Amino acid sequence: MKILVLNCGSSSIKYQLFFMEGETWDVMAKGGVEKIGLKGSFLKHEKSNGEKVLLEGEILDHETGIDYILGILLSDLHGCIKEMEEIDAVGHRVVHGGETFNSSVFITDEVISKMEDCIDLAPLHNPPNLKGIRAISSLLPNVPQVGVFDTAFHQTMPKHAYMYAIPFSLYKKYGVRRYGFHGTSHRYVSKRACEALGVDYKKQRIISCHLGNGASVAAIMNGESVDTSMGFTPLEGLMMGTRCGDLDIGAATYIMDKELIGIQSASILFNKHSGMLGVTGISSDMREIESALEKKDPMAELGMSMYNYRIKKFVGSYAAAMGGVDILIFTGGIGENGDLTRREVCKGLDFMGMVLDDEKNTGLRGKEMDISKKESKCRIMVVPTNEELVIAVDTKKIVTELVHK
Ligand SMILES: Nc1ncnc2c1ncn2[C@@H]1O[C@H](COP(=O)(O)OP(=O)(O)O)[C@@H](O)[C@H]1O
Ligand SMILES: CC(=O)OP(=O)(O)O
Ligand SMILES: [Mg+2]
Repeated sequence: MKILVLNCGSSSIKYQLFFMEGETWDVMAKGGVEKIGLKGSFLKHEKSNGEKVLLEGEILDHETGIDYILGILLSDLHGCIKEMEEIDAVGHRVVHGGETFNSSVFITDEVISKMEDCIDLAPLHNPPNLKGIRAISSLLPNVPQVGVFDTAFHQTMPKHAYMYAIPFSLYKKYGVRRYGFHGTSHRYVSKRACEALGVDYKKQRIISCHLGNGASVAAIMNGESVDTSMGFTPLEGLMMGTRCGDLDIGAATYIMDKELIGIQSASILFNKHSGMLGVTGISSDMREIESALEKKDPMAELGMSMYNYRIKKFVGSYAAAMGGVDILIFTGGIGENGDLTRREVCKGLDFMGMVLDDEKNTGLRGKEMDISKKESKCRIMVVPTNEELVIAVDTKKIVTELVHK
């Protein structure tokens, strides 16, 4: 079965084409379209042999972006399929599923309309996800599509963890509550860590730190998410590349008052101009922060220490929530590559039975490994995430069930 996975962001589309047979899978090609609707848009494509192709073009919208992707997958020179009909199904990342979706679903018109109801809850993420679905419906009308939600894994959180201390009527009226995101990643790395360690997933207390451009921590107990740092929107919790994370609402309204800015501008300020970029004024990209740290840039030092401290606070609070922790996981671009962040988060946590092996940690980039010392009561793992694979597996399962119905 050939399954195309699409992760449509506001200005980008990441994709992977999987060949799946039984329990095995191969990546036939992968890549991304970037800067959609902007000057200098391009497609980066990687073949299964690792060869990379760059295609520049006028990619004005998501439908054109997907056209480019299908075009290169079909091309004589760089492609890996002969005709469009070889694609058996398409799986989409959908960021916000509200309370409606607690697992992946086959996409119908009714499902699309429920997804539309969630647009207000994730205005930066859901509209491009829906654009991807509509583009496929028009380019490949007969191909089944599946939606895999970031929020679904966190639907097991207990009420006391997901409710905000605001009038209950606002939850009833608008669904204002914690939803949590990156669930596909937290689900994948937590299961994978248990497989690698040879322990029962249903009997572990796990803290999973997904540290990418967006970042969140999840507490996973006996195989279920019981708390997570992102909230109603992907803005709450950790300090991120450009998002502020936790912030006193009093500070937000004070800034809006003093700077004379409205809701729209405030949303841009806290989502796009804050976080690491806002504090350091250097970049939202951790690699550039690391270069500045080598030159002892004081703002990079401040940003980095704030970033790491926030994560450590969540690790402590989730250990308390679960009555201990058996596995701590680092994933996402920074979790997988940032040895400094991993070291600083674990520093001083030996009182909780967490002892990092500095030698194993230092220099470890993008590879699965247990980086805790033997005497550590808690295993500390680096697990590269693979959201696209989870989406492909769910898509195959749902489409296969449908065929056999
Ligand atoms: N070798 C590295 N060292 C430190 N940080 C890295 C490295 N490679 C990637 N990153 C960081 O990972 C972050 C992006 O993570 P990623 O999971 O790819 O994000 P997303 O999928 O949310 O776009 C960036 O801040 C980037 O600098
Ligand atoms: C939900 C979210 O924050 O996603 P991303 O990390 O892709 O921005
Ligand atoms: Mg990501």
